[in-house]
Amino acid sequence: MGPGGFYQPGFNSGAKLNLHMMCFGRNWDPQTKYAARYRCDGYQAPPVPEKLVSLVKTSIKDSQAHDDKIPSMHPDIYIVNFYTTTGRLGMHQDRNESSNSLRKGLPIVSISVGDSARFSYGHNRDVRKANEVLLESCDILIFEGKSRNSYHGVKAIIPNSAPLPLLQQSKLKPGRLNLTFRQF
Ligand SMILES: O=C(O)CCC(=O)C(=O)O
Ligand SMILES: [Fe+2]
Repeated sequence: MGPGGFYQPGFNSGAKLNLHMMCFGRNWDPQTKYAARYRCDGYQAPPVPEKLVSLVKTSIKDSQAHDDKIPSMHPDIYIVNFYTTTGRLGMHQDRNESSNSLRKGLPIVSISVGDSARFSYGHNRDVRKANEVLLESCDILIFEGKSRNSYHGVKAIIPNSAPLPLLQQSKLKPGRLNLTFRQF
């Protein structure tokens, strides 16, 4: 939580999101979307690490082996969310990327690390009508084509569900990291 690191983003109403976030490549924030070059605390987003760009491109290639309609993309935005065991994220669409990226349905690649999450997704904001899938550590989820516009959110984090070797080999605090890669 040092300078330029994770912070708790907020809405115009003053309410805060129930997670901490940091961005690489380009800053995104619920209030300024992608318009502000600098964060509210004055920091710019560091570049997207090259190793992660390769990882994302490989995961898209792997998925294209199963479905050749999945478009390729170059991740120039990388958003990291950290949820404590009481963290959550309301139902929303990811629609702030460029109209070109949205029109082409360029994939968003989402990687989960740490505790598992009850992830909801559906055709509208109503979480009661949503489907649910458990996202476990190392799961990779790709939103593309029609699913690129789906409503989704994190209903709950399952405490103490992270793999033990991960906790032993990292300084990960109880909770979940979610990494999303997008092309603006
Ligand atoms: O944490 C997740 O799995 C979802 C994150 C998300 O929807 C977002 O960052 O836009
Ligand atoms: Fe999202």
